[in-house]
Formats: sequence, structure tokens, C-alpha cells
Amino acid sequence: MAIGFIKKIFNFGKGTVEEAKPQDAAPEAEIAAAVAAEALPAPEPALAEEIAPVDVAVDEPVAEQPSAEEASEELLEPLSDIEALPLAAEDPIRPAEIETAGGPAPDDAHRHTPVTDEDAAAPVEAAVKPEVLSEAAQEALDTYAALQETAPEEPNITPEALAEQAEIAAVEAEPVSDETSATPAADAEPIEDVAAAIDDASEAPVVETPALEEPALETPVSELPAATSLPKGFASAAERAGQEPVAAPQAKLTWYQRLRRGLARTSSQLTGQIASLFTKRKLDEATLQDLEDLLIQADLGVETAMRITDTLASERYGKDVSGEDVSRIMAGEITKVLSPVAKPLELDLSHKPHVILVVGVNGTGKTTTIGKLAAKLSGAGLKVMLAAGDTFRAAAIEQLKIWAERTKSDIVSSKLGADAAGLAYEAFQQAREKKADVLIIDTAGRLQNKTELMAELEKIVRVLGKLDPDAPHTVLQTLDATTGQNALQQVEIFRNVAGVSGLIMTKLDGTARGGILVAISAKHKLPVYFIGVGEGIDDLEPFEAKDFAEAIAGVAA
Ligand SMILES: Nc1nc2c(ncn2[C@@H]2O[C@H](COP(=O)(O)OP(=O)(O)OP(=O)(O)O)[C@@H](O)[C@H]2O)c(=O)[nH]1
Repeated sequence: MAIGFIKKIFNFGKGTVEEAKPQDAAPEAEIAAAVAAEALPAPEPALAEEIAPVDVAVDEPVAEQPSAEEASEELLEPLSDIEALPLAAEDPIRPAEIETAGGPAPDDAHRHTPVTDEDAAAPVEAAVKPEVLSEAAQEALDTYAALQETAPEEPNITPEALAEQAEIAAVEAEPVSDETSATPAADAEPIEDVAAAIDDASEAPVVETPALEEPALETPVSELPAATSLPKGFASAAERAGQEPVAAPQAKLTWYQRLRRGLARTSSQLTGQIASLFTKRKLDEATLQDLEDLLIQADLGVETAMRITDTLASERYGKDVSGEDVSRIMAGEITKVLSPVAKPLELDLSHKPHVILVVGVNGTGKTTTIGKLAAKLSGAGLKVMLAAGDTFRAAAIEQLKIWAERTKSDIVSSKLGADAAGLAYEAFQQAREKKADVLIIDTAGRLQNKTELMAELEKIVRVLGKLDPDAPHTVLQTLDATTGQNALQQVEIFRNVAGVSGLIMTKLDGTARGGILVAISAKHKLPVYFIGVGEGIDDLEPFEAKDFAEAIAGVAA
């Protein structure tokens, strides 16, 4: 059963999830008010000690800008609505600094007072000092005056309407400055709890709105054609994936060629050595031992090497054996090892959001892979939020912001050096408030032997668990295919520290030593969800066991 994300009610695991409705972005003032009124649950003391102050910024798709009329009416709405909001005593976050259209509101100009008959009859000039009017405003007034003269002939234009038109015209004509800031209520008390630890009042979360191309706003999500299923490589938690994702033949040719090219070094080395080993020799014990050594040197791991030699012996012992026979048997055995771990990444959207934590050693492709994942998910109509949890590398924050913009995802980021656990906690909260379907958290690259960095990773997992004991719902580890044996130890340690639930092998288009993935799969039995086959946004393919095995063994597809 295909699952559409748009226009369908579907059941994922625990609950029925309403379709993702278009988020009518409330005007900034309302967001500020909501943020101001937001009351985090009183945190456990332990958590407060865990999280250092983190000032976060939330970039989200730009809200539909109100029309000029709406804008002028908004300006006429009493701003006092925000000031009047009851700030709950334990409010953790002071009203955000917001940037909205509309000039600075003089003391009472924003109050829209009803127009009385006398007012309406009085010439408008009396209400507005001509010397401060711009040329356009003066023109509007002249128009109004002209209308007044012709008013008797226009029975349906009442003095009130005329005054209203003049007022709106004057407001519209006024040059609009680009920002207003709703200052935090003067009596906001410092909050001695986790929220204050997360959010220093002087730099309350700033709502930034990255530019979005017009089309993104023209078709509200509810009108988008129903996505017929999750993107290839993903499955819903409720529907245990039974279907084999059908690879689009034309797409397979490009990434598949890159995969074969990337593994060419491994396969040509292997097939070349195998060919020289099996030159007109009957298969004997010595040859089998030499073959086993070859396979272990190719990083396939002892277990898989023995499986291959055992199968070969059972089929061909004492007989002539060709290099092709060996490659064929090797591809078959490697496929048997990899098939059980070639699984789609399960998402349980009843979590709202499904939290994915991405971990791995420096430079293994975490940030890039997050961008590729976000592209797939937002392309399927899901609301994605990213969290720039790599607060060590300045470029990483900017890099992820670019990916967020390219994939039209929200992003929560902070300053360099900020507490990663605090950032993750805040991002999880923001994702809940904005009803994101998926939250993908980036983390700083760290070598598995750096204990303090591994401890920080443990803290991120622990802090997320305070908001949802099941979170993070998925922990993905990126492995660089050019690494080789070291990857085995990386998985061992990251799995113990962060509870890795699945793998993505990147850079298989490069000079890959993909054999290590076979050894890791045989040992850890961890799902391998995707492979990276390039730096581009689409260069992430669902992992296919047979493709990978044949590429390593150098067997024609
Ligand atoms: N050829 C190729 N390059 C890749 C792939 N995935 C990532 N890269 C490149 O690898 C380099 C590191 O990628 P990042 O995403 O920055 O890696 P990272 O793990 O976030 O790095 P740190 O933040 O330092 O830990 C970048 O130049 C990426 O473009 C891939 O599948 N193929």
C-alpha cells in the first residue's frame, strides 16, 4: 500500500497521523507572542546542570507577506495585544526579538480609533500634519479631498469610508522601515531553569526567514499532488517494508556506474590476484589458504573469507577452478552477508518529529549526507528541520544552512562553541512546536578514541531522551569508504556510546575500499541504509546488497 504524505490519513505504528497541513506561518508578532507565552515544563534539576547556555536562531521558510491593505490594517491593530499577553511566571524564553514590516509605531498611532461623523466631515489635513507627509501621502490626501467634493454624487461612499481610505492611503504611502522590535516585557524575571540555561534573555531566539523561491509559496502543501510513497530507501514504521524498492533503470545506470567505478580498485585488485592464483591449478588446501588471505587483505573480514572458501571447496575441491568461478561464488556469498542489512530507513512519524542523530568521524560526510537526506524527505512532502549540532567547525554551521536553504528545511543553529546538547534540546523543542515530521541533528566529527568528545555525544543522546525516552529514534553513523579497517573500530565505539542504529557508507564513488562494509555487516549486523556516490544533492542511493557484492567481486551486472 502506497502511503501518501499529503491528503491522506495514515497510521504509522502507534497513532493515526493527520496529514501535514500547510503551516500558515503566523505573523511574526504572533510567533513572538507564542514564544513569549511558551512555558517549558519545569526541568529536572539534573538537566539544568547538563545544558550550558545556548542562544539559538531559527531559520524557517518565509511566511506569506500580507498585502498592502492587510499590512496597513495590521499596523492599525493595537500592538498592545502582545504586551497584554500574560507572561507565565516560569516562562523560559523571553519574547523573541522579531523583525516585521511596518514603520516604528509612534505611541498611539497604532490604535485604530473609530471615525466619528464630525471627524469624517473635518478635512483630513486636520488629522495629519502636512509637513510630515511624503509626496505620495500628500497625493493621497488630495485624492481624498477630491473625493470629498464629489461625495454627494457617490451615495455609497460614506465619510467613514472616505476617512478610512485616506488613512489607509496615507499609511500605504508612508515609507515603510524594515523592522520593528517587540521589546521583552520589562517585568520579565530571569528564569533560573533549563530554559534560561538554554536561552540567554539578551539574545532570545531570533526568527530568521531565509528567502524562498515564489513557487514554494504559490502552491500550499495541501494542494501539492499527493506523494505516492516515502522516497526510495525509507519505510514507514507501521508498514514493515516488504516491498523491494523498484530502482528506476535510468537512475541506476548513473549512480551504479559510479559505484562500480568507486569499487573498481577493490574489485580489480581482487580479481587480478584471484586470476593469478588460479592458473590451471586443481583446487587444493594451499590454494584455499592463499585465497582466504587475499580476501582478508581486501577487508572482507575473516568470517566472510571463510564462507567463500568453504563454499568454493564444497563445490570445486580437487577440480579445475577458474577466476570467474571464484568471483561468482564470492559475489554470491557477499550478497548473502549483505542482504539481511540492506534495509530502508524506518520513520515513525507519530513521534512528530522523528529524530535522526547523525554521528561519525571527522570528514566522513555527515553534513553532506544530512543535506541529501533532507532533500529526499522534503521532496516527499515531509516537513524537515535541521539542527546545526556541529558547533566545533564554523564552516559546518554555514554548510548546513546552505543545505537547509537548498532543501527548504527549517534549521536551528547557534554560535560556534555553543553547547551541542543544549542546541539539540532546543531544536527538538522547536521541531515539536513547528510540527516538523523529521528532525535531523548534525554533530561534530570526532575520532572514536577522543573520550571527552565521545562523552559529549553521550550527553546529547541523554538530553534528547529527557524530552522523549525513545529519542533519538534513529542514530546514523557515516562511514568513509576510503577508510578501510579503521571503520570497524569506529562502528564498535560509536555504537557503544551513541547507540548507532544504522549506517551510511559515503564516498563509494572515490577510491573506495568497500570490502570493510562486508566485515562490519557480518560482525555488527547493523542496517546499511544508503551509500554516498558523490557530492551532489542526489548522490545518495538506497543500499542494494547484490549491486554492491557484484561491484566488489567484479562480476558483470
Ligand atoms: N566524492 C564524495 N565526496 C563526498 C561524499 N559525501 C561527502 N563528501 C565530501 O566529503 C567532504 C566532507 O564532507 P562533510 O559533509 O563536510 O563531512 P563531515 O562529516 O560533516 O565533516 P566534519 O564536520 O569535519 O566532521 C566534503 O568535501 C564532501 O563534499 C560522497 O559520497 N562522495
